[in-house]
Amino acid sequence: MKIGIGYDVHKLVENRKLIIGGVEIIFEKGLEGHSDADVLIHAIMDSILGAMGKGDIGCLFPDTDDAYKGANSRVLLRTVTDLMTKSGFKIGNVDSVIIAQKPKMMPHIEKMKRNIAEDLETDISNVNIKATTTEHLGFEGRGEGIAAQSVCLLVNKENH
Ligand SMILES: Nc1ccn([C@@H]2O[C@H](COP(=O)(O)O)[C@@H](O)[C@H]2O)c(=O)n1
Ligand SMILES: C[C@@]1(CO)OP(=O)(O)OP(=O)(O)OC[C@H]1O
Repeated sequence: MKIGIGYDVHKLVENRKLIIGGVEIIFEKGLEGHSDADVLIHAIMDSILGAMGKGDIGCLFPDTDDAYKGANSRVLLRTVTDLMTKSGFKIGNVDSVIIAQKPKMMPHIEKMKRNIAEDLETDISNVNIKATTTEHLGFEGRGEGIAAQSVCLLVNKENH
């Protein structure tokens, strides 16, 4: 078994789509980034790479590489899943939290879980996503950005 953590932050700006967990959320601002800036999927990928001892998404998908400009983070997640599978692991479980003052994530959480479970090739019961405000404190509370954290447990594929 291996455990990993991931953390990511993206800035909220005008004229960008807000995509979190592969769901487009209608909101006045979106997250800035080289890819689609899906902060939740980025944190989850980092937790999986961390568990495998394989660095982070900046190493795997450099933001200096035009191949990833505007990239759909779900496609990147599937690449991380392939790497995990080839390394002999499968998901035990993933737990994560989105830290955002606005907008409300709860209406979108089930769809996010479905997307992520599908990309991780695991049952939806192995994926948990939570959301919290920071009671208006800090950059998330001021609406300047959104953060996400993830922990994951990887288990050896032959174990049931
Ligand atoms: N962006 C968010 C933040 C929170 N939620 C949900 O609201 C509940 C209360 O949040 P607090 O920060 O006041 O504890 C929380 O448990 C989430 O279910 C949300 O949907 N979107
Ligand atoms: C995903 C990558 C690559 O497009 O770009 P961003 O969308 O800027 O995201 P970040 O969280 O900074 O992580 C790594 C990057 O290399």
